[in-house]
Amino acid sequence: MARNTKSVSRDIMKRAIWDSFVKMNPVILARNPVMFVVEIGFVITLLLTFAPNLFGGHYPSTQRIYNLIVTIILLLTVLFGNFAEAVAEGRGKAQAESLRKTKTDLVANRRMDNGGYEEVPASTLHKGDIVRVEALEMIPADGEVLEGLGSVDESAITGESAPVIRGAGGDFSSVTGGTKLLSDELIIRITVDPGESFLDKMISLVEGASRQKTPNELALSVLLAGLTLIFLIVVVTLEPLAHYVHHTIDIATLIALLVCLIPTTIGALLSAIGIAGMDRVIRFNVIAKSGKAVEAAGDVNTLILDKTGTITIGNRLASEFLPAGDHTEKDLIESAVISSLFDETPEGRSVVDLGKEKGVSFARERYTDAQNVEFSADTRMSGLDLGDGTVVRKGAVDAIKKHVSELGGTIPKDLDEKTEYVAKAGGTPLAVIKDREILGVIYLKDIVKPGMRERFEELRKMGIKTVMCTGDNPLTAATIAKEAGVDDYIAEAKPEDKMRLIRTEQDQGKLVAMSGDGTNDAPALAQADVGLAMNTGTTAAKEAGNMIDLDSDPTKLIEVVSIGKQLLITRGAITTFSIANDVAKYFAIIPAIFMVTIPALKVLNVMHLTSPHSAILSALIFNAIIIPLLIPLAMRGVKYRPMSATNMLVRNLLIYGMGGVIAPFVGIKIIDLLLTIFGVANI
Ligand SMILES: Nc1ncnc2c1ncn2[C@@H]1O[C@H](COP(=O)(O)OP(=O)(O)OP(=O)(O)O)[C@@H](O)[C@H]1O
Ligand SMILES: [K+]
Ligand SMILES: [Mg+2]
Repeated sequence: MARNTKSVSRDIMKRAIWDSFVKMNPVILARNPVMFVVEIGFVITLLLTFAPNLFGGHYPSTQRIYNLIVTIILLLTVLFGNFAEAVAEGRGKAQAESLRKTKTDLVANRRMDNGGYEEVPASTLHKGDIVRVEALEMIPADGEVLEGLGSVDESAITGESAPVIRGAGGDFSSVTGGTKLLSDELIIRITVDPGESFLDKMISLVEGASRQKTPNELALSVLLAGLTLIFLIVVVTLEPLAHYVHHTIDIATLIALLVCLIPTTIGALLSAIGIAGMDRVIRFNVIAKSGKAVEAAGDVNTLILDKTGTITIGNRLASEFLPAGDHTEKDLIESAVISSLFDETPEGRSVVDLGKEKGVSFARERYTDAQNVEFSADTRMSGLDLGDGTVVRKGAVDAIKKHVSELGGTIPKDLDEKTEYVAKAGGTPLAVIKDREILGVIYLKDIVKPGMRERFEELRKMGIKTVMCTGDNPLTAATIAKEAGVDDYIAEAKPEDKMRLIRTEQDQGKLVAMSGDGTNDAPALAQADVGLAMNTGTTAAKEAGNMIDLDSDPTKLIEVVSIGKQLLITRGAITTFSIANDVAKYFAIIPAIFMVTIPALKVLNVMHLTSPHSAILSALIFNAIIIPLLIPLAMRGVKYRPMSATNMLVRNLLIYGMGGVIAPFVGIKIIDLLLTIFGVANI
């Protein structure tokens, strides 16, 4: 997606203004009860502008002008609210359009039954179709690479200009429709049916078509509707009350009063805040599958992070061979290299490379009769079964020890010492065996990413617990955990342990976030409240998670949590401000309305507003313009500093609650002065 970090463009503005009128449609507006009430009020005052005595009474001719002014302000109030939502939607709509353009002219070379290829529109591709993509062609649809290895420019989707390598097998085999193959040739099996592609999903996501109210938004909407109803009753009962003291309040004033009191500010900005939150996540190159996922991120209590590649740089490279027992370095290196000949993981490749540096290398061709045993997170070992029956393995020390004991072999006395040496330095020790003999240890070096300690410190301030989950041994885990400053860790973890950890936390009522890429992460990604899948990961992982990171940076989980928190805080702050505002308005204008008939109320009229009408109009104008004034805040989000939820609540109550009480008094007074200067105050 073209990353548009610039502020809202002129085109988006123009369209948003147009959309503000389109959204006047009562059928659309009815979804927002607060603003719908304002629209109904607008229609009634419009009628009263033409026929001031429509509902009885004998009003002077100036009443028309007053009614007209109220009508105009009510119209603006609704338009401002619509505009807020339209601006928030604008960026997404523009993105959707450019994505759609990418999609329409994709073509594919589809394999026919006879093995030849035919050119077809990409939109006709189905799950299971095989396509061929050559250098500089676009990848027609989402799929998995069956053959070949090439570099792919994914900037159309991720906005990231650096090309990425995609090839058959492993965790880097998935490709996305709409991206461009830069070199070589790929044979791809399509994994989606028309309309279900990543591009399709992204289009509907960014344009908000699939946006539904989140549970929190629904709850808040109900509260706002309830408040609206209460104030409706308050205002309706005010009329007979006024009658009792021989004071008549005209209908336009009652409507204006109602609109001032109901929570129009948050009612107008609520959906814009939600959309802007989603948008902020997208600008971080993370696709959230739902608004609910973003909200959940804001409520997260526990963050589960992998060690390798998330907390550490993850380029685990072999840096030393440490023989154990009476085995020579040469024996160790030979077996280590043989065990890694067909191991395509970075760890495996680095063992072969270090071996070569030390003068030990073997041609793969010599081992065509050997059986490759791939690394798996379950066995935590990898290696070869040679044609002559020799078995070589390398792997996590505890896994190898267990394996050797089962075979009845012995464990060299100095193995633990070598292992400790590596682990205490934060490295990963891999033990190497040939048949039943442990030959020694490979030292895989890895270091903690810079700045991790500070980030965990921030998370702690937010009250979020971080747990590092690693397949590595306890000592390495402890060293890295201490260095990085995570709260807790589990070592020698298998994929199902991660799942168990998530469940335990959830059983205590905690919300859990994690990131993952492999197929064996899929169940945990699905179980977590926030599952951030890496874009380079397997299809299963991407389906299971409720967010996808297009840059495949697992640490981004930390940012996602911050964005979620900011969304919740922004919504809370504007709600507080809105309701505090409404209460303040009540005390600012009620005395002004009654001061003519009940002179005793004059004492309460601390504001010294010019006239009852001026008081009402000032409050109504203030009520309207506060909406556009708060749009930037709603879009940008309340500035957020890591602190505990309680401190945050106190702080926000002070700023937005107190601010919300004071602002109307100041604002209304200023507007009243202006109205007086322009001679409108006494109509
Ligand atoms: N290519 C490999 N061959 C043999 N053993 C390996 C290989 N890669 C890793 N191991 C061993 O298996 C353990 C688990 O590796 P894995 O990459 O699954 O860790 P993990 O569970 O993802 O945790 P983390 O990534 O935080 O280390 C490693 O700690 C290491 O001891
Ligand atoms: K209001
Ligand atoms: Mg790993």
